[in-house]
Amino acid sequence: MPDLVIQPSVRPLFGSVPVPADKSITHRAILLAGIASGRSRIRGNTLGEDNRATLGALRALGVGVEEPTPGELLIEGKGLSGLTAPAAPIDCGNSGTTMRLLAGILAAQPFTTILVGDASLSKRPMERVAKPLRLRGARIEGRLDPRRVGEITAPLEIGPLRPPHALCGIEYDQPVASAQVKSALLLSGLYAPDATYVREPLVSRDHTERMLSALGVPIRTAGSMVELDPSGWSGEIPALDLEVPGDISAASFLLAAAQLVPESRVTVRRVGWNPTRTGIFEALRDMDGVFAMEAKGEVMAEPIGDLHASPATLRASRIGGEIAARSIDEIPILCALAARAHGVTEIYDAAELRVKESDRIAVMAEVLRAFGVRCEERRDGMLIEGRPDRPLDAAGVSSHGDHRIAMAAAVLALCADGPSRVRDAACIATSFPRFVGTLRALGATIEVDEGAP
Ligand SMILES: O=C(O)C1=C[C@@H](OP(=O)(O)O)[C@@H](O)[C@H](O)C1
Ligand SMILES: C=C(OP(=O)(O)O)C(=O)O
Repeated sequence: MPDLVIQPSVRPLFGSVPVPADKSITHRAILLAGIASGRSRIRGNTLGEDNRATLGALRALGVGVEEPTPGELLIEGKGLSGLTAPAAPIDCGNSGTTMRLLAGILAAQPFTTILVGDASLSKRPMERVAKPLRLRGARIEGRLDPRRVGEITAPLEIGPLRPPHALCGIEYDQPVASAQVKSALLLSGLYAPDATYVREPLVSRDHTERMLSALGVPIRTAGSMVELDPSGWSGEIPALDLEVPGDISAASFLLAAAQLVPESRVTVRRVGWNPTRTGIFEALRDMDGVFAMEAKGEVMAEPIGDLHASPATLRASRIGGEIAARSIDEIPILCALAARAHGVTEIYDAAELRVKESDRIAVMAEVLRAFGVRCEERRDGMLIEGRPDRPLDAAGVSSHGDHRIAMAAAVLALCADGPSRVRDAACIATSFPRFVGTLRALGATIEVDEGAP
């Protein structure tokens, strides 16, 4: 597992760079292309390993996938009912989105599929998706979680749904805001003759709704309520032709680095800024962050544009509620920004972070302390005492195999008083394979130490 060795920044970060294709949109585009009718074309910058796990799953289900040029996927859709039984368990790697969204499609298949994942994914809660799918008639079983009563984890065994049975309609109130659960229900709803209604406590990312609607599936949203009513629908998803916007979650690390390194000027090109993902912008604005948005139109109902960022004198903020829900994957990098802001930042309503690729509250607290930042863990968040007036302490930290922690730590390291080390950094390829190259192109000095055991 390589380490990153990061030098404190001695010169501004400067330049205009792309980021990988939005991971959430790409998962959905790949899955829908697999059950569409005809050949889909999906273009987007550098696929991370999570998206590759979804591609691998489709191949295992009999879908033809080609990658004629880097950044271009051709997917031969099999239609809603054309998937075939996989020969072996499907490995979802580190990707929660792959496992949970796929569960929605597999719940309706006439064959059994087993979904497995890596050590981290095998600990993540799956009852949240299994329960509503069972309520609509699916067969889905997992391993009882010894740490949590009533919880299951992967491996998941899903199906078969034996004809003439079909999934039934459902009206479901999600206990937690989760786009993965909502999307699994909507995807399974494509196979149910009756309507699917889902309500969430707060609106989570709505890429599935936007994409389904753009593909002619009858779907309506009102606040945090979504309805998919297939009566009158052709039952066919047309092939997609889509250029996936850049990933706002990946862009956030660059946006943050530009806030922290004096005299920087960074542009991130063609970033998707769907309003259900822009909590990072609002949080950063509230911290007096400096950035501008240059709109460039829409792709498949997703707004995009260029982001221009420069250094800021940051002040502490309170990040919770709806903003936390709309920036859930950005909380680690917001913690890093809070470490350089004047005052005490409070993160709350973010208990979900405890069940991501790592316990992101505990692990981020460990990372902040290693850099000499005082913080206090809360059940659903953290208090962080900013230390903006002198460099952070150079540190050696572990990513705990979590890509977002590794990248947040690398950004903190730019503000340290000597070289810092981020151990176990291979995980960055989960979402941002060219992270190191991108930061180097902007002027940062980072080495990859492959020699680490
Ligand atoms: O639907 C998606 O693409 C995602 C939803 C979020 O997870 P939850 O649904 O668990 O909130 C997010 O953290 C994850 O990175 C991607
Ligand atoms: C939580 C994440 O992804 P997933 O749930 O798909 O593993 C993430 O990318 O931060």
